[in-house]
Formats: sequence, structure tokens, C-alpha cells
Amino acid sequence: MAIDQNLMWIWCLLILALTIAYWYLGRPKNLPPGTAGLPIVGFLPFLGESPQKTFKKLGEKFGNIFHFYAGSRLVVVLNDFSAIQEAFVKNAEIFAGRPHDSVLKESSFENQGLISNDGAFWKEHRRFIIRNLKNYGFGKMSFEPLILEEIDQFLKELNKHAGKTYNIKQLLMKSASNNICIMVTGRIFNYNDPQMVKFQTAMKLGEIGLPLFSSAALFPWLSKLPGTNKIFNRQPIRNYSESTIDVTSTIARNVVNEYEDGLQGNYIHAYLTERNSRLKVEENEDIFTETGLYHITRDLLIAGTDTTASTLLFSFFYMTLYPEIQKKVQNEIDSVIGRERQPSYNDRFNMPYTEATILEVHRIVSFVPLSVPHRNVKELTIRGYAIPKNSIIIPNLWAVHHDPNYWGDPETFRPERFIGPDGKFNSSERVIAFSMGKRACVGEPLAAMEMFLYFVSVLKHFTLIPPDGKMPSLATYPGIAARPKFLNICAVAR
Ligand code: HEM
Repeated sequence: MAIDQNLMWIWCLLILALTIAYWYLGRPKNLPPGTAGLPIVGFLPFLGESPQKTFKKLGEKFGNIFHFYAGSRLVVVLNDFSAIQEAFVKNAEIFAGRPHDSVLKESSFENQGLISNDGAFWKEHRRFIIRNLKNYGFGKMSFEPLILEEIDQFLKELNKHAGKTYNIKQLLMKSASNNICIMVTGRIFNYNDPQMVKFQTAMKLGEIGLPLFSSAALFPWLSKLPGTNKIFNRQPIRNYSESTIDVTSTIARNVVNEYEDGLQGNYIHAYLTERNSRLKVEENEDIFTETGLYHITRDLLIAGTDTTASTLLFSFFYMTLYPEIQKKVQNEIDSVIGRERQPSYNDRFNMPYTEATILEVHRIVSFVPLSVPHRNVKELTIRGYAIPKNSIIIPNLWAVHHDPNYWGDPETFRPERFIGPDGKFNSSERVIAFSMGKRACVGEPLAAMEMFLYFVSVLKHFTLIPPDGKMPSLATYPGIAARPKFLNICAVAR
């Protein structure tokens, strides 16, 4: 009996020793510098609440391309501008994949949308979205009157709360989703419309914050064990996925039901027209599928709502924190636009200080600090390091925006950094809040127009002061997006 027990212990120790040896010695050769972390879990326990800051520190030790392990998955972090550019622009095709075991898989359970997909499905849909949303005014002046109409609805609502402490987040969310709805579905919702309310309630479930890594996806064998749903906190992510697909499918289905062949009034019409023409050639059409339509509608509505709403909210916080900057923006608005007419997106060409302020908000906030994880679809060598096929690639956009060697004083909110000696607006390729390369944000033209028109419209009519006399906090929830914890503003009519 004693011998059996001894033998068992020897076996256990041997297996442990072999696991540890494999963990530390079995890594691919010529990786970028980095750390394997602990056996089984890798570096996951050390990421902290703000992985972007942890990565910035690791970059100081290992250099600007380094690796770590998330569970048994190899992750490569691109920690400065030139590393991201080298991967996402010079080797764009190779780095345009998405990991199939990321949190995105958890949140888009059928993996039929745009954001979590790659390959032919993603490529064709991305091209189609960019082409068609442009046709419906995306980033074009023809879309401006529709945004301005939505801003009218937004300002009327805001005016009801003028001079009071007001939690503006829901209003911003509703207004931002309406702007996407116009293009995708051709309709705009009243803020109290049951579908709008249902969509916002579903989005609220996402406030659990999608983590950078999904433990359930990284440890699929463990997540099959009973009771692990709770440990991996899967249910809230599932609730969020199911509720958002449920409500966005209802919104899309209403448009699908009224569609007649050849109609081209909005993105869903264009999708159905394309699907019908493909079905005439190939009855098993597998790119423009019905499920795909609902998942892509969901992706567009989700991706375009909290991103814009939260970045705008941060812009209001910064104006509250820096009244002298707010005054300069208001002076520019008064002299270029005046108090009577509505702003136009073209006004930006005469408003360098306002443009610089908005760019500074994108830089300092970095709303998606680590972008959305990428995957390299082929092995390749960068700066002499081998990056094995299918690594998870994380671009640290936040580190680019907070690089002291480039910005000098990255923690200071200072729009003047984007104003040239001639007083003109000097944009910077180093502000990459929308990422870069083949997977860069498809909504950037819309987001840029929204940011300018909302920011200017609010400051034209109101002055932002500390709500309840308290300065807004810039604290954010942990997660893939830097959502603000503080939600109140106080807008006093001018
Ligand atoms: C301030 C506003 C916004 C910011 C900061 C932002 C930022 C980003 C970032 C960092 C990515 C990931 C890019 C990558 O994978 O490297 C992304 C992707 C995406 N964004 Fe935005 N975004 C904003 C607004 C919007 C809007 C208004 C839409 C509306 C349609 C949108 C739609 C998308 C989509 C569909 C993707 C996925 C693209 C793909 O995977 O190919 N975004 N965005």
C-alpha cells in the first residue's frame, strides 16, 4: 500500500515537472522578448485593472514588441506607433484576422457578425458596408441634415435638464444609436419608442464590460465542467448577447418585411438586394445570409453607440474640468457660426481650436485602449522576431497616445499641441483612436461628423459647469472599452 502511494506521488511530481518544463522550455523559438507567466494560466493573473498600463510598463522592460501567455495562448503586444504601423499597415493582410477564441466569440455566439469574423465573409461584408454606408450618406454632407435633425431632438431633451445635475449617458446613447439606425434601417426612433428603450436596456447589460480575454474561450475544456459558468461569469455576457441580437433582429425584421425587390433606401435594403441577386446565381449563398444580416445589424448598432456616446461624454467632462479651454471653443463657435444658424460639418475648416480639442479628447481618452484583438493568419518575422501563425495580437493604442517620448506631457489635456505656429489645425497620424490598417473602424467618418456636430451644438447653447459643484471624475470601468463611471453633467443655458 505504502509503495503504491509513493509511486503515485512520484508520478504526480513527474507530471508536474514535465508540465513546468514544457511550459517554460516548449515555447516557439525566436519569439519577441516576454514572459510565460505561470503554468496553465500564463500572465492572466497579472494583467491588472488597466492592462494597457501594465503593457506599457512591460514594454519598458521587454521593448515595444513583446509576448506573454494568456492561458496557453500566445499573445503579442505591439506597444508603440511604429510596431503597430509595421504590422497593421505594412503587413495589413496578415494581421487582419480575429482570434476565434476571444471574448468576441462569447459575445457574438454564432460568430456571424462583422467585428468577430475574418476571412472571405468579413472581407466581402466590410467592403459592402463601406461602399453602401457611403451611398447612404456615411461621412458625407448629404447625411448632415439627418444628424442635425437628430441633434435637434437631443438638444430639446437636454434643455429640459438645463442648469441641473443630469445623468446624460442614456440620452447620448439613444441619440448615437439613432444616427446609425437612419443609415441601417432608414428610420429614426422617438426616445420613448419601446424598441429604442428595449435596445438601450439590452446595451445596459453590456455594462458588465467585456473583458480583454475570455477565460471560458481560453479554457474551453474547463468551461464544459458543471458550475463553471459562474466562475467564468459567462451568464451576463450571454444575456447581453442574446438581448442585443433579439432587439436588433426585431428592428431589422421590420425593414426586411416591408422590403420589395430592388429597393435601395438603406443598408438593409441594399443587403437584401445583393442577397437576392446572388441567390439567382447560387442557391446556397453563404456570405449574404439571413443570419448574417441580423448579426451585422447588431454589430453596427452596438459598435456605433457607446463608442460615440462615451467619447462625447468625456469631451463634456474635459470642458467642465478646463473652463478656459471651453471658453476658447465657445469664442470660436460664436465668431464662426454665431448664435443663430445651426453648425455645419464644413465649419470645422474654420475652427482649428475646436478640431484640436476634439482630437485631444480622442488622444487622452483612447476609448478602446487596446483596440479589438487581431490575429495573424500567417507566420512572419518582424524586427527579427518570429510571430507564429494564429497569435493573438494586441495593439496598445493607449500607449501610443500616452508616449512621453513623443508627446512630452501626455497626461496633460492640451489642445494647443495640435495647433501649428500659423494658428492652423495640425492633425497627427499618431492619434489612432480608430486603429489603423485593414480593420480600422468602419464608422470613423460618421463618428467624426457626430463628434464635431454634437460637441459644437452643445457648447453653442450651453456652458458646462461642475454638477453639484463637484468636478467630474475621469475614472473608467475595466474592460475592452474605457466606459466612464461618472455620468453627470450640468449644462447651463448661455
Ligand atoms: C468615437 C467613436 C469610435 C471609436 C473610438 C471607435 C473605435 C474603433 C476601434 C478601435 C475599432 C477596432 C479596430 C481594430 O480592430 O483594429 C473599431 C472597429 C469597428 N467600429 Fe468603431 N469606433 C467608433 C465609432 C464607430 C461608429 C459610429 C461605428 C458605426 C458604424 C463603428 C463601427 C465599427 C465596426 C463595424 C468595427 C469593426 C470593424 C472590423 O472588424 O472590420 N465605430 N472601432
